Amino acid sequence: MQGARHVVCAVSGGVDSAVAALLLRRRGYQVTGVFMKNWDSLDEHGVCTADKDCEDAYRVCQILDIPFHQVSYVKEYWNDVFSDFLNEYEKGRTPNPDIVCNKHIKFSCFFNYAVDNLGADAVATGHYARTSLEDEEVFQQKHVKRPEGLFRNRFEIRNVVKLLQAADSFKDQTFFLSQVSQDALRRTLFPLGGLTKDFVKKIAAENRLHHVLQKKESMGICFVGKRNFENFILQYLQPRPGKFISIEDNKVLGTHKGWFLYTLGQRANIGGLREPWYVVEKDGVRGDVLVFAVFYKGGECLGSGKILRLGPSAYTLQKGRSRPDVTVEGSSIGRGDSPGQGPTL
Ligand SMILES: Nc1ncnc2c1ncn2[C@@H]1O[C@H](COP(=O)(O)OP(=O)(O)OP(=O)(O)O)[C@@H](O)[C@H]1O
Repeated sequence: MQGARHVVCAVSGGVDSAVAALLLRRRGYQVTGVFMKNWDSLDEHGVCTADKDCEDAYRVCQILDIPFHQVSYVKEYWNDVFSDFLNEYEKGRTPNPDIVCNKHIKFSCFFNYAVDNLGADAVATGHYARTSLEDEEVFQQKHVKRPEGLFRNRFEIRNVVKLLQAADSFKDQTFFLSQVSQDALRRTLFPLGGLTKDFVKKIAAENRLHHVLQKKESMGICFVGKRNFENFILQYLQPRPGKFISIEDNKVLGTHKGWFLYTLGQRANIGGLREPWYVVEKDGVRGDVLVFAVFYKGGECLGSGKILRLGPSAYTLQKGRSRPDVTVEGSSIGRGDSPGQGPTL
């Protein structure tokens, strides 16, 4: 008889991954929990909660009666995610580090550790997302030989795993998973993909997971946490004060601490001004800024890319002037507020 399927679940100390691990156990799988330490709390004046999160993750595993492991990817996170994030910011781009973290840390370092060191048949996370594979199909994938070299083999081309949006559209996290490799995606389970957050909380409450229910939901970029983003980034990059200038009449509307803090299309809060103003150009590095380009076809997330240039702003269009359409380069992503109707800077 075949032994129980071994699923290694990334357990963060939050409610989502706790319930994901619980549901995997209920499906009869052998489950192992792994906590990743990605950010060194000693660097951050005690604000980072990694150690508390690790304790919470350990307690989850105790309650579920599953083995617990802790791994540190602080070095990898610094080199592959944070350094890249700062470099991109210096160039005037505004990448999303959580997308890069999923690609390089969770679905590369953690994935390889789970498969190679812990002998996982599949990995799982508490992300709200789905794939086109049933559990049993995921377990079959372990016999697939990775293609060597640049070219994908016939199996890969014919068996593309689709990344699909979660049933709970408010919680959908496919945006952040848009650069996960096919290799990792085909061996991943997302137990929460079909559930709503409210239902997940209810399951946690019914299963003695109160300690994770009491925690505040993680919002925004993981290493920034609840801190002010501008203050955080200015600890690492030199401020470069400048002016906000209206595109309409070149009037100076206010000042800022660095053009790299703004994303093209983002609403800029200018002290003393009530109307919404949106960033259409940044001086310093011309254009070349990343914002919201993740591609969807219906409920399927196709991937993501850098936006190198924006199309014409509403103001430019009204003036009959035109600029090039959006130019996108495949691979990474940005962050910021979405542009709406209103004056532009
Ligand atoms: N430090 C960590 N260690 C292990 N797994 C993690 C860690 N951080 C995130 N994860 C995994 O990635 C998933 C998504 O994390 P994210 O922080 O984006 O969402 P979340 O909704 O706050 O999840 P959770 O409630 O489980 O913390 C988590 O559910 C978990 O599986």
